[in-house]
Amino acid sequence: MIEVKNLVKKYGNHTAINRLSFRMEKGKIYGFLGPNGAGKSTTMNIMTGYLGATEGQVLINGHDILKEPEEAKKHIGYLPELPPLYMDMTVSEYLEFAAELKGVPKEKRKSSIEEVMKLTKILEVKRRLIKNLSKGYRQRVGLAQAILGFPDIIILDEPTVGLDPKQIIEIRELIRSLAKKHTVILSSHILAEVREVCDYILIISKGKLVASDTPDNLEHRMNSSEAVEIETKAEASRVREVLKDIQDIKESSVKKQTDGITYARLLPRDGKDIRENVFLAFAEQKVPLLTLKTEHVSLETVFMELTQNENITKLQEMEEREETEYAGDL
Ligand SMILES: Nc1ncnc2c1ncn2[C@@H]1O[C@H](COP(=O)(O)OP(=O)(O)OP(=O)(O)O)[C@@H](O)[C@H]1O
Repeated sequence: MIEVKNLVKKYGNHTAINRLSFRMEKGKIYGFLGPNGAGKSTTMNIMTGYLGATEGQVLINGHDILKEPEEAKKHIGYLPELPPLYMDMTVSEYLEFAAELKGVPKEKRKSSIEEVMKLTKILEVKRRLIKNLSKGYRQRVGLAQAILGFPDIIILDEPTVGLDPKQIIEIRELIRSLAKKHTVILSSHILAEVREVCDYILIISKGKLVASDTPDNLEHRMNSSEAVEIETKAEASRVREVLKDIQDIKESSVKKQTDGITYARLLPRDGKDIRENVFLAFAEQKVPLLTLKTEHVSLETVFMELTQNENITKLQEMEEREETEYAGDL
């Protein structure tokens, strides 16, 4: 189990990590998500003992990474964003060296190295010099090094960067298979990857934890204040008239779609379900409702909502203003 308590990291005057706290349980895949510069690599480097924190504590299976680094590091395999590979070694030599450093017992080294090479599909390049390998193969050698000795906790910083789509699928499958026995933590910019692979997501923005939940719950949380979208066979002014009398609509935007068809997006008050009222109001006024659906909030939207900066917000607002004619509060 990993416990991160009140972690702070300052680079000069710049606070890269700002009072970050979380726990990670055994046997799950955790995704670390955040925009560029959010503090993912810094956090991972502190968790693995590569970097000291300004304040706070990291406990790996109860061992403080700063006070008992040897004991704590025994439980961790780490693939940093830039794997520290020795370019003039062959793949076998490098893994041999890594196994020795990690204290894998001598009699088990050969079989352990064979096993990780098989898992990461690098057996065919084992006699090649690392400097002559493609980026994708180098990444897999880094991954082989991280899982060597099969530590309880495997931490992977952007594990699929530089891989081709086929290799990405293979590495994701490997990550999933590792989670049967190990806790896996991975950072990624790729939402689809995190969505697909991880049981739990931690979203960080500007060094702070802004959300931590399962992918489904994150989407569900946003969906609880679901907007309703409708298409009607009426002019915009007529649609606004009908909407005026419907209770629990906090805000609406109405837009002419094509001749005689109007689209509207309705935001309910206090997360209320307004679909029935909307349907009945339009039926009563004999205004045909062509579609009525709740807008599904994707993980992408959740991510943007939680991490967006002012520029993005402004850009979206501008785009919306161009497209939409607001009816304002009803
Ligand atoms: N050695 C350093 N000296 C000064 N500032 C640093 C240093 N390393 C990181 N930073 C700053 O700390 C913040 C967090 O950086 P970090 O690399 O942890 O983010 P990240 O989420 O991993 O980003 P990316 O996805 O781009 O790798 C950034 O603002 C970055 O510029």
